[in-house]
Amino acid sequence: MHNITLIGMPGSGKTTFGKTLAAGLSYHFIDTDDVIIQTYHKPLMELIDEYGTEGFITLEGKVLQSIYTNQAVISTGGSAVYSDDAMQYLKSTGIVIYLHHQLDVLAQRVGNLVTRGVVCHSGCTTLEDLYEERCPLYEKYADLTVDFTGCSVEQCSEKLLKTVQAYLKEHPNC
Ligand SMILES: Nc1ncnc2c1ncn2[C@@H]1O[C@H](COP(=O)(O)OP(=O)(O)O)[C@@H](O)[C@H]1O
Ligand SMILES: O=C(O)C1=C[C@@H](OP(=O)(O)O)[C@@H](O)[C@H](O)C1
Ligand SMILES: [Mg+2]
Repeated sequence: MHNITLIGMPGSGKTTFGKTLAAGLSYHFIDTDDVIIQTYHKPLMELIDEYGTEGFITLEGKVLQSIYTNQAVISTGGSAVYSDDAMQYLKSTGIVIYLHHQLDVLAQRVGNLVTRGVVCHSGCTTLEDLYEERCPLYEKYADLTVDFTGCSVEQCSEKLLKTVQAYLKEHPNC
């Protein structure tokens, strides 16, 4: 399989730039948050309330491992990296790209963690602590990191597409 999975903090642009990347490469596009919603017929916030943090992480991990596709850009939710099995599965289907942002930029975009429906494995309540907990996980699973520091929406989109095209040229089997 030749998929491209995007990981990163909430608000890093996985959904937005996943779509433009898929269009640029003529790949399919899948947003795993949408797959969860369609599977459970409920909004994410409702699922987080109902199942709790650990329950949601388990549920998300199962949904991620049920995705069977080829030549697709797969935009995950920010919490996907809490499921090692799911990340190993996604890595086995192609490459994993971490969309990296500075904390201060994300802070302007994310707002309140609870009302946005962000789950923290260790129970942290601030974006700073979440960033500290998550960054090592995103780095651990990434085959490639794209740094969006200082980029506008258009520049992010272009940088991601160019980086992936160069990577695929160098690694034609991916
Ligand atoms: N570089 C950027 N500059 C300005 N706004 C951005 C940038 N990247 C993303 N955004 C905006 O941030 C919001 C969150 O992006 P989204 O794709 O939903 O992120 P994710 O799926 O990673 O949570 C969107 O409204 C998007 O337009
Ligand atoms: O980081 C998180 O804990 C989450 C991020 C969300 O997706 P985005 O990263 O696309 O915002 C969504 O999966 C859910 O609300 C949990
Ligand atoms: Mg998203």
